[in-house]
Amino acid sequence: MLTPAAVRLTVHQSRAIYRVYFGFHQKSIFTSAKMSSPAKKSKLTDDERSSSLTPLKEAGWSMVENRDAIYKEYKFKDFNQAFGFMSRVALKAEKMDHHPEWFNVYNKVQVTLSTHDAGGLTQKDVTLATFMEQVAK
Ligand SMILES: C[C@H](O)[C@H](O)[C@H]1CNC2=NC(N)=NC(=O)C2=N1
Repeated sequence: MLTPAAVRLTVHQSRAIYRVYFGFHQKSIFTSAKMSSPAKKSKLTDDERSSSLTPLKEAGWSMVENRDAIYKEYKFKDFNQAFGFMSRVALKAEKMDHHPEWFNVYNKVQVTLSTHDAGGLTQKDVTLATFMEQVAK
């Protein structure tokens, strides 16, 4: 039989375990944004540009004039589809701590991607653009 002290200890322990578990759970939901490796902050090399940007260009992305950035205009059936796309991308952008420059009117979303901290295109832009392509499918 548990003594009152043992009961108190058990309750205390289970609360502590709950707190630890819940804390862990929260972290795993809101994937840490500020854990990017330094490599992701460096601009894409010429080799990376030919391998990573080529498929994106085939999917409708283009280089922005006079700026190291990529651009695409997405067109959806209606505002609901466009805003659904933006919502899903916004969650990803928060997780990545990497945010698009974008403009929406009704069913149209114009997107520009560049890494401000690096002053140009990095792997993060490729990752976000590739995610957008999957979401817009
Ligand atoms: C402080 C914060 O981590 C930075 O400002 C992040 C936020 N989102 C960002 N988004 C983009 N596109 N480029 C960045 O350099 C960038 N930096």
